[in-house]
Amino acid sequence: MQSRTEPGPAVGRLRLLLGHLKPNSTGTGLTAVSTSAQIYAANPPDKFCYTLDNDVLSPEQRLFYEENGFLLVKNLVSHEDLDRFRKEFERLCKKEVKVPGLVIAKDITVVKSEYVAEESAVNKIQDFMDDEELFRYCRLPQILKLVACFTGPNIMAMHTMLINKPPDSGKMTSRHPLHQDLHYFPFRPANQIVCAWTAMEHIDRNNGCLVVLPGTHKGSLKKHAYPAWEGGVNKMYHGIQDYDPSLPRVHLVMEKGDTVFFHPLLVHGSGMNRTEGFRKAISCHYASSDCNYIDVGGTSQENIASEIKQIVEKRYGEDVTVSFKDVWKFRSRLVQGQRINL
Ligand SMILES: CCCCCCCCCCCCCC(=O)SCCNC(=O)CCNC(=O)[C@H](O)C(C)(C)COP(=O)(O)OP(=O)(O)OC[C@H]1O[C@@H](n2cnc3c(N)ncnc32)[C@H](O)[C@@H]1OP(=O)(O)O
Ligand SMILES: Nc1ncnc2c1ncn2[C@@H]1O[C@H](COP(=O)(O)OP(=O)(O)OP(=O)(O)O)[C@@H](O)[C@H]1O
Ligand SMILES: O=C(O)CCC(=O)C(=O)O
Ligand SMILES: [Fe+2]
Ligand SMILES: [Mg+2]
Repeated sequence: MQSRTEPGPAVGRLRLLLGHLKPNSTGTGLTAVSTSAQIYAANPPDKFCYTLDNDVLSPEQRLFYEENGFLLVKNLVSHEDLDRFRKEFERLCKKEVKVPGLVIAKDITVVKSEYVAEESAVNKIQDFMDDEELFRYCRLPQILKLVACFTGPNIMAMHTMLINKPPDSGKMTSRHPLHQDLHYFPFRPANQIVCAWTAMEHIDRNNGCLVVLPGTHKGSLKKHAYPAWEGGVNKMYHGIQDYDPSLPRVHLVMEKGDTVFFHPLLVHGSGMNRTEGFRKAISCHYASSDCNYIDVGGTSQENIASEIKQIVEKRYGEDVTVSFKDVWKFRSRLVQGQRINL
């Protein structure tokens, strides 16, 4: 009987399962090399609680997500689409197009320094739900087909980002501390939320790949705060304060178009960018529209809720009172099925 909480066996299975998978010829996913019966026999699942019953995911993929809290699918987004997203990103940086609601965030080191040329100042673009070109990413049918395995058929795009991790200034501010995305989200249940994150180029440890702690999606939401980094930390880059440093970390090396789907409780972060280039990835957090908003008052999420409230007040004026929930209502957009609660 396998423990559901011990990271050791989960990582062991990760290697085992990766050994069973190879990109398929159509390039749209993973193909099982050994039979699912063999894998089930070796790893009997207690009960599926992180994935839904359908025949989109192979049994291997399903088991992998259940155990590890993420699933990497090779070559899911075409280079053509990614090149178009990159072009649109450049146009936004050059201010050739302006999109209401869209946030162009800069790296903390850049904010504190002299003038820096437009695109190289940009750390990420957030909230591109009203940019029809970038939002095509959130609607890609091959992504939605997989997202529905976690959320079910009624799907909202809740949070959108194009991350342009800059070459590190030497202060290590290009790192993203280990965190759980659920810390930012006032809606539940967590199992009906999933992030899709697509590499827009080759990403490895040199330019700061995603780092995940397999199996941590089975734990609870941890307390987050700013890490005590000497060189400074980007706004809202909260991290888990007391994570167990002995937990095994997996560095996700990805090629252009590879996409990782991950659970909002999965502990993850990304390393510093040691190259001269800007490491690009595009992502969307999806949730079932059946999810419900929760009141985060009195919980560990209070700190991020009040920080976001302050940012909104600063941007729109102090007389504008919006709740944490309203911020999310306003930024989210339906991509499939019916809008129910969110
Ligand atoms: C409607 C909005 C709602 C947002 C909801 C978000 C939900 C998030 C959910 C995430 C879930 C997923 C999980 C995740 O994604 S985790 C990481 C999430 N973090 C972000 O996505 C950060 C996104 N950035 C922004 O929102 C903006 O760029 C901010 C708010 C940072 C600035 O805004 P704006 O660009 O308009 O800037 P401004 O020129 O008017 O300057 C204003 C002040 O801010 C200072 N400053 C600027 N840059 C930085 C920096 N990098 N570090 C520190 N401080 C910074 C600047 O010095 C100035 O301060 P002062 O000189 O006045 O003292
Ligand atoms: N003190 C810390 N507090 C919170 N998160 C941290 C801390 N130190 C590192 N991290 C984060 O932990 C993750 C894993 O770090 P790790 O050192 O394993 O890899 P890396 O920094 O991505 O790669 P490399 O060490 O090859 O540069 C990264 O997301 C990093 O930002
Ligand atoms: O692209 C990255 O570096 C990870 C970003 C991330 O995890 C986040 O913004 O929540
Ligand atoms: Fe994240
Ligand atoms: Mg490191």
